[in-house]
Amino acid sequence: DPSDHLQYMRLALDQAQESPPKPSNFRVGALLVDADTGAILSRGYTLECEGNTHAEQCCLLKFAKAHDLPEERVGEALPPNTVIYTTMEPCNLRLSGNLSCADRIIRTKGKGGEQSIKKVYLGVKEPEKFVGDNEGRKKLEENSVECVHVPGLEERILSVATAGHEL
Ligand SMILES: Nc1nc(=O)c(N)c(NC[C@H](O)[C@H](O)[C@H](O)COP(=O)(O)O)[nH]1
Ligand SMILES: [Zn+2]
Repeated sequence: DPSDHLQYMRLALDQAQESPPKPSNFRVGALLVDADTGAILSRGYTLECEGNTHAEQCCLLKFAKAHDLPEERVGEALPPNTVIYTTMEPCNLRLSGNLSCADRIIRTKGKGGEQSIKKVYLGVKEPEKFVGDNEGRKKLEENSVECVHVPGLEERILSVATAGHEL
C-alpha cells in the first residue's frame, strides 16, 4: 500500500545522502525490490560504483556482480516481479554519453525473454538543468515498464540531489 512505497522511497533517499556532491549531475538513490516478497534486493547511489555511475546503474551492477553476471544480463537473476524505487526519474540521455538508466532497466529480461523490472517508482521528475525535458518516463512506458510517482518527499529529494551545485 502507499505507506510501503513511501518507506522504500525514504530508504532510497537515505542512499542518495551517501552520494558525493558533484556540480555536473544529481545525487540520487535507488533500491531494487522484489514486489512479491517485499525483499530489498539491492541499493545504490550516484557514483557508488567506480566510474561515472548512476544510482539505478549501481543497483543493477551490484546485483549482477552478486550473481556473477555482467550488468547487461542482470535480468536473468532478478525475480520476475522486480520493481525499482529511485528518488529521481531514470535518465534517458546522459551528457557523458553513457548508456541511460531507462535503457538499462528496459533490457532486464528473464531467460524466457519476459521483462524482469516491471515498474519504476520515482520520487521526482528530473529538473531541466542538464538535459532539458528528460524523456526517461516516456521511454520506459513505451517499453511496457510502468512508472509511478511516489509523492511526499519531493523537497527533500531535490535538496539532496542538488547539494553539489553552486548556489
Ligand atoms: N536518475 C538519475 N540518477 C542518477 O544517479 C543521476 N546522476 C542522474 N542525473 C541525471 C543528469 O541528467 C546526468 O547526471 C547529467 O546529464 C550528466 O550526465 P552523467 O551523469 O555525467 O552521465 N539521474
Ligand atoms: Zn541514469
